[in-house]
Amino acid sequence: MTTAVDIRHAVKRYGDVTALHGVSLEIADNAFFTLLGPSGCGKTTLLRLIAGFEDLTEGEIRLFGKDIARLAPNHRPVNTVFQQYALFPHMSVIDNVAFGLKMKGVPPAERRDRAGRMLEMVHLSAFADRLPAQLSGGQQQRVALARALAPAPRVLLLDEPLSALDLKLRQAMRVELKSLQEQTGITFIFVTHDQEEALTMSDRIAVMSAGRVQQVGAAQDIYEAPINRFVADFIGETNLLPVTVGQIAAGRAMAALADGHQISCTAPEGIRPGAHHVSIRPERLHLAPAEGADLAATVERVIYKGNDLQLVARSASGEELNVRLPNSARTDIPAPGARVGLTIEEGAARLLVD
Ligand SMILES: Nc1ncnc2c1ncn2[C@@H]1O[C@H](COP(=O)(O)OP(=O)(O)OP(=O)(O)O)[C@@H](O)[C@H]1O
Repeated sequence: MTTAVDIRHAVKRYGDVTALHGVSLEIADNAFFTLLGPSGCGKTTLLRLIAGFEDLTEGEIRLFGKDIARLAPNHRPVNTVFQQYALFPHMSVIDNVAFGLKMKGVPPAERRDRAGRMLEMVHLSAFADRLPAQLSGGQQQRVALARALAPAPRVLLLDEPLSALDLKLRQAMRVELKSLQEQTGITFIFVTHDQEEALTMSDRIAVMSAGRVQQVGAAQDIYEAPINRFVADFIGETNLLPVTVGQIAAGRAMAALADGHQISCTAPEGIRPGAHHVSIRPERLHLAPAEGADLAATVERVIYKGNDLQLVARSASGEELNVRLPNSARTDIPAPGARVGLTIEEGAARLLVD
């Protein structure tokens, strides 16, 4: 497997502000890789360092094995798509797409040919002669993509490119982006704070917080096996409950909830007995007769969400518990005030380090 981008202990300081505290990441060639994290965690800074718009304070970035510190942005085999598409307003769509090729000195006939093929790829051939203002937001973003792909960069950096679009369009564009990456074989590095976007498109995701990488893995790894409390809370929805852990053996532990119930949990390496949090996803809690259930709670409200329902309950010790129920169960839902039992699916309770 070839490594496209190798980031080694990247530190970036802006005066007193440290935006990145020693980030190391290996991004494989031909992958859809996502940098995911809340606002201010350093995602854009990392992208700008790869593009060459900023200089590293410490560390090293290699592109296909070559240190790029001394390489000007226009000499890196990299292109960027921004949130604001920044198309040239007085140029036709096809001229916008061909622009990067012109800068590279590609002859006119080949330029038009390649730009035409790029427009075909983003399904906009019929719009080649329009001006950007005559296109919808989604179409403009597809032109920006075609323009960034036309010079055949080896790495495409995408900085929240879908955030200006409405929800339906964003969902459609996710599928299109993923398919564009697969068709071209170009390494995509995609920045977003939207976890659903990251989960649907990425081969691998780096979850970032406060200038550090918290976890790197496939969507399923970070959703099913979050490494710490931040990742469990940031990715999807979860119940985070305080527990006291006693014995730990062979990756499993018994933990006492505040109401005295004992539950069996998976335990990450290195965790010690004491006070911790356990994460249980709402879809892995199930209603059960109160007798013999893992948890006891009182129903507070049921929220109808279309394809499923969210049941909000409270444990005897005051913890809120969220349970996801399939829409098909809607005729059978206990009413607010009802006492219910909840069982935890095997392996669904995960102890977390802070
Ligand atoms: N030019 C700058 N000067 C000073 N501080 C900066 C500069 N650029 C970024 N920062 C700071 O570095 C940190 C990381 O910023 P960055 O833009 O990389 O975050 P982000 O995760 O991309 O956030 P967002 O999703 O809001 O764009 C923030 O605390 C930010 O205020």
